[in-house]
Amino acid sequence: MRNVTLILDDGSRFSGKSFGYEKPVAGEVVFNTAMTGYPESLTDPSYAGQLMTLTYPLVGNYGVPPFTVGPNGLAVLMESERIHAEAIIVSDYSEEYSHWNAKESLADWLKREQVPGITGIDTRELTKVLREHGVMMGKIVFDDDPDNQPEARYEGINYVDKVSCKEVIRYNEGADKKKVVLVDCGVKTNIIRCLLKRGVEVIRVPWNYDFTGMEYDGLFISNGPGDPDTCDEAVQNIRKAMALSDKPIFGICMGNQLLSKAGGATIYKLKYGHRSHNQPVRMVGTERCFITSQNHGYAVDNNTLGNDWEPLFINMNDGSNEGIRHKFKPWFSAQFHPEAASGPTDTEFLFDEFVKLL
Ligand SMILES: NC(=O)CC[C@H](N)C(=O)O
Repeated sequence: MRNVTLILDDGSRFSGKSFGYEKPVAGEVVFNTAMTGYPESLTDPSYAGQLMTLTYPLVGNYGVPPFTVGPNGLAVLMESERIHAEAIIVSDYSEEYSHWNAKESLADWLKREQVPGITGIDTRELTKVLREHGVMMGKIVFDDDPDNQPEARYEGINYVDKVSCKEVIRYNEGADKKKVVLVDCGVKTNIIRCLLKRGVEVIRVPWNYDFTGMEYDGLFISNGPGDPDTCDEAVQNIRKAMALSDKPIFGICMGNQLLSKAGGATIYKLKYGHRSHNQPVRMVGTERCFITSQNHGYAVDNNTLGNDWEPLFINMNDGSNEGIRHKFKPWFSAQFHPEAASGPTDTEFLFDEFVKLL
């Protein structure tokens, strides 16, 4: 195993060994405290441009499931067609794996997809550094080679454009079906599965596609990577749709941020984001708390929501916004992931609420 060094922007260095593809990379270093779900997280397009640190120490022990495609041409077990994270950083990579549904090892998968993996890093110490300082850019360097050190930028890059579909794709077409336009900012497959399971037709459109002239019953805005301030074209289309009709709107994660922006709110960057399977959120106006799966680095500023909007969920750890709703119209969104995959499914009822409104 080759020696690798993770060098953070503040100069901190962490030494480990390579177990994935051998290629120097750079990106925003983020941490996820979930205990399981590396196949889903790695294929979540929202991780584009990021080096994913896992705090749970043992990784790889259940291998990787096969990549199979279902009846709608959608990945059955993964969240997209490929790995989107730039690299994975773990404490103790397990060479042996065992699971009834495992097809290959995490190392083989990473090598095939040309994504670096490093092991032997004290990921809890690394996480403490990130929590103190805030997320930082970092690079993974092989054999400490000073001539082969990539530079990276994350802020201001439109990653959504890199991962969104390039043309309109229709799923479950039918004249008698309710039609949902899905603005694809880097949609996780389980969001599409959750919609299809409820019998609707899904019309997946590129992130900046002007869908407002299409025939549809409801609008869905997906999750996606990077800075929501780079997605102004999507915000303009959502605004146009809101001005044209009162059709239901539901957004998830980036979708919450873009809907909020369309409603006039502003977004800020969290110090180190929320990435885990146990983020508690309270539904505003109730004492109901839900445990949610999350992956985001930006948040909606509650104080900038216009008069017609109100927070729908609030994070119980730090008080940040976890969703919004319009006071009079059927428009709402969640900053967390009701589709889970992976993570708790407590809030999947939000899909039922949306489909009921159509
Ligand atoms: N999962 C997402 O949609 C993330 C949204 C946005 N890229 C953020 O980091 O906050």
